[in-house]
Amino acid sequence: MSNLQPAIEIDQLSCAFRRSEALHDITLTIPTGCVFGMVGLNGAGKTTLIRHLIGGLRPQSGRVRVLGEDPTRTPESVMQRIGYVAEEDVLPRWMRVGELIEFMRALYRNWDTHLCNELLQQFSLDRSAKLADLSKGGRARAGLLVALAHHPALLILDEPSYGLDPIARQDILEAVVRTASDEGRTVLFSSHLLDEVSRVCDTVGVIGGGRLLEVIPTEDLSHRYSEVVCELTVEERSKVELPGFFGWQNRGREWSVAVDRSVYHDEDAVRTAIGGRAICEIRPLSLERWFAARVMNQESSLQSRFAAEEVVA
Ligand SMILES: Nc1ncnc2c1ncn2[C@@H]1O[C@H](COP(=O)(O)OP(=O)(O)OP(=O)(O)O)[C@@H](O)[C@H]1O
Repeated sequence: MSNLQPAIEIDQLSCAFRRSEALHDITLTIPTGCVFGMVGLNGAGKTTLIRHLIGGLRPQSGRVRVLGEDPTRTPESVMQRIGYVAEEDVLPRWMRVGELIEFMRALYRNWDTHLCNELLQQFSLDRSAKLADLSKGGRARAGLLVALAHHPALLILDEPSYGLDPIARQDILEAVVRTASDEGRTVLFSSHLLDEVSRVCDTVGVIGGGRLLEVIPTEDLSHRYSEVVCELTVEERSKVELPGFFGWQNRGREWSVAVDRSVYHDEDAVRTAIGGRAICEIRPLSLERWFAARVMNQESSLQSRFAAEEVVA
């Protein structure tokens, strides 16, 4: 597997819309066969990143390779090998499901009629139904069907579950798992829904303010970080601004913080760092808490930077 060319290679990609920076110096490699979850708050830059992967945006600086090719130079060849489900409901509503299928079948060389029929059944879609008359979940399933039926080497799903009921979401997750179980296929899945990401993704990346804050295999999360709960006064808390502690949250005097275990190996090291105060609990860091801690850390470092820039100005 390691000898295979990566599915996605992004090198120092930055992008600004007018003067507002949407992506800042993103470097990311997604190996072939990986199910990669990209998480971030609204406006973090997820869709902008995906638009670079499908050739919708040309890098202003940096470099993007998808399945070994530059998606803006050879868009036809790249798109033949990608299945893409957009964040918005973009299917032409005047078409019937059968017409959409015929249209897509003509576009994709690897279209698999047998798989298409299987998915029609699995998603309870009727060829004669007009897309305009389907529910949001029905249209999402139709979009997923045409993204899957040509056996894409890379499946890209931009917030596919947004606004869908749990059953439609389950269909999407099953499609992700099914695609990933085919040897050599890769999935990039962007979502707000961390429970879904943790269920299907083997690696997760968090993006905040256009920056890639961290990428970690999901199974490493609980070895790499702990959540420490302790009682501190505000003054005591302000003294614990140490590398390896991030994402402080409090309820009264009880504080919770994410701690990097590669910096603080054991409970004694943590206790010393918090000034010898008693620790109420140490538990594995959940994906939700890691995400919140990373994003909070990013926001507080941005605030300090802006404050420093204001002082200089
Ligand atoms: N075409 C555009 N013109 C101007 N600004 C844009 C454009 N597209 C995106 N942006 C800005 O770039 C930033 C990143 O947006 P993006 O849509 O990539 O975020 P996102 O993480 O996908 O958010 P969401 O989860 O809400 O979809 C935002 O500040 C957004 O307003």
